[in-house]
Amino acid sequence: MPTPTSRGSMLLLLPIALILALIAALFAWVGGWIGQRDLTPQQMMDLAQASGKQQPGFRRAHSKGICFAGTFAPTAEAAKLSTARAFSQPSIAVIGRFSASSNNPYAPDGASPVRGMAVQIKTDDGQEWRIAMNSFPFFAASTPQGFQQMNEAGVPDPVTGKPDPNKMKALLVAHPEIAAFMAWAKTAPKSDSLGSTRFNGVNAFRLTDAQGVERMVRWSMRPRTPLVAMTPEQLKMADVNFLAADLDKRLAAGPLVWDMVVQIAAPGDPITDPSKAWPESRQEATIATLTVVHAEPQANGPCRDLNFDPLILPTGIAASDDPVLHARSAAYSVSFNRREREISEGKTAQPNVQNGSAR
Ligand code: HEM
Repeated sequence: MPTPTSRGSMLLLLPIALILALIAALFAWVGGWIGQRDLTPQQMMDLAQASGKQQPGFRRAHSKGICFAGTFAPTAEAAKLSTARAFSQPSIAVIGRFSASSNNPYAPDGASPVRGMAVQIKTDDGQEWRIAMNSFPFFAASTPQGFQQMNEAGVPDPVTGKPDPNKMKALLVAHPEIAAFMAWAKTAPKSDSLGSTRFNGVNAFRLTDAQGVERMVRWSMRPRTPLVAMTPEQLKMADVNFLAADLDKRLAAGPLVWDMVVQIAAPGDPITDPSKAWPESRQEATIATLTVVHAEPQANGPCRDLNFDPLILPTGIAASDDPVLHARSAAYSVSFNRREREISEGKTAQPNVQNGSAR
């Protein structure tokens, strides 16, 4: 049994033990062993750069791209859903960008099932709306942290040269939604043209109409050109830049058109989780047509020095609380600043040397 004197010394030691425990916890936290720290956009972009494929002066994701020009024309349905000027101005000249999702600007077009479309819509009242959509029907992860962990798990192990299977297993336990995305990526049909590709917004936005009624929506660009899927053999044989060549050929024959459709959320639909598609039975409205008439290399094109930040929105369209949407905006800004600095310092292969591939 402790004597009164030993009890006294134990009491004296207690604050010291507490301080030591606090210091140990601080080290564990700094080392990332305990607690969930905020993920910064800089950390996300550092990881993208560490992949070994990144080239100075190019976007940290969707590095390979083609600028385009065309018009955005709203339907009568659009003005019923939102007061945004883009939904009432009869026709708006727009610029945009098609891209491949990799951060390798020289990636072969057949390599990834994920393609992007971005559009900048500037209306006659001086407002602006920037949109960036992808060909996947839902996002890989429900949170930015999950997306970062997925990218970390994909980094090749220096010893084997391949991603560590144990890391991948742990990732799928922590983020089961990623398995659904992987299954989609394996089986998704790869169309033979950007013109026949459907692009989906996946993040939710709030539209406000003239009466102040709010609706949560997700938008997509649905091509009028029918999809023709390529076989794995055709993809293997295809030229590195077959999509750019196909686009030039199609545009020489006439414009390419997409219908912009919004899906309207029903109560209970996951508004803040882009990894969960809404049921196809949800009410939809066709709100605009996008007509693409011209394409040009990004190297000197007007889309190169643009940041298609999905949070640049006009009155009448607002962001949802989806954390992925907000993380995107922050990450695009860091990517934009880094690439513009590299271009200004002359560190980039753009705009003079393109090796014929980084359109
Ligand atoms: C946390 C999740 C995401 C991160 C960290 C991320 C990161 C990035 C970055 C760094 C860029 C390059 C920005 C620039 O330098 O201008 C980019 C481009 C792009 N992203 Fe994301 N992204 C995310 C999610 C998404 C989602 C959900 C979509 C589609 C629905 C998407 C579609 C695009 C498209 C289309 C581009 C190319 C835009 C352009 O042509 O400039 N991204 N992304």
